Amino acid sequence: MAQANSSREPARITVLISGSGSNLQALIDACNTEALPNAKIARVLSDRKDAYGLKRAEAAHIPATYHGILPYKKQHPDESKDPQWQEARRAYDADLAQHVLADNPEIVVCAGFMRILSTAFLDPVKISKTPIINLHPSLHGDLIGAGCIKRAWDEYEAGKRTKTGIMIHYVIAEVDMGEPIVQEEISIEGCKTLKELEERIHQHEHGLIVKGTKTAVEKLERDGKV
Ligand SMILES: Nc1nc2c(c(=O)[nH]1)N[C@@H](CN(C=O)c1ccc(C(=O)N[C@@H](CCC(=O)O)C(=O)O)cc1)CN2
Ligand SMILES: NCC(=O)N[C@@H]1O[C@H](COP(=O)([O-])[O-])[C@@H](O)[C@H]1O
Repeated sequence: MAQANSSREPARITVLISGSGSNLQALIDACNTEALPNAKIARVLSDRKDAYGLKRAEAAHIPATYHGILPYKKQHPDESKDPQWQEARRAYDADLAQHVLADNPEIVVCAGFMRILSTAFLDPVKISKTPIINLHPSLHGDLIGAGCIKRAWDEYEAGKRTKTGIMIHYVIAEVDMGEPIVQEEISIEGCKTLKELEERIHQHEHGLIVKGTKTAVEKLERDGKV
């Protein structure tokens, strides 16, 4: 186990969110404890103005930024029939990358960030050699994309599975297919409702996101990048 390098400056973490931010809160609470030593959250960015995670950041005196997609869709009205809004998405992502890189973080953590990141974001961040990691409520290669907890529940109810899982993985262009950092299998058995499965998964996620972030920071230390 790599010893935390307490002589170094705290590793700066930028967190992307879209919702409640309970996983962000787990990271906030873990910073500068044995769970996540010598780390600080430089900024929280959300694509949704009403994300409660922005209030969690403000309460922790962490810079919080809302970066919404609507102005970019208004600049590309011709794409309104394209559900992917590709040009609007790319313009949004290019600006998101600039917002992130302005803080010069050592790592970016997607903690319930519900937008697919295009290469307009991934490429500039990769050039800056800043890893991006993501929390995903499925084991690697099992369920992909949004709504995985519901899909696991539906398959459980159909008798097609008894387990699911969660993982922290590196983010690449292919959604949810980046190299896993840490994973945890979770039994669905005993859950009577989807809500009970969601609650079980959330409880496990809060520990895994801290463990996965610490592991990724330790790799940066070993590679001499922090
Ligand atoms: N290029 C990548 N981008 C993102 C990844 C990734 O691995 N590669 N992980 C996601 C997080 N995520 C699953 O873990 C995920 C989030 C959202 C979606 C999605 O389909 N989003 C839709 C919009 C949905 C909505 O607005 O409710 C979209 O972007 O069109 C898929 C996977 C973070 N990004
Ligand atoms: N595909 C990505 C995805 O589904 N992410 C999920 O968003 C939630 C965020 O919760 P939070 O806002 O309370 O941290 C988490 O359950 C996470 O697994």
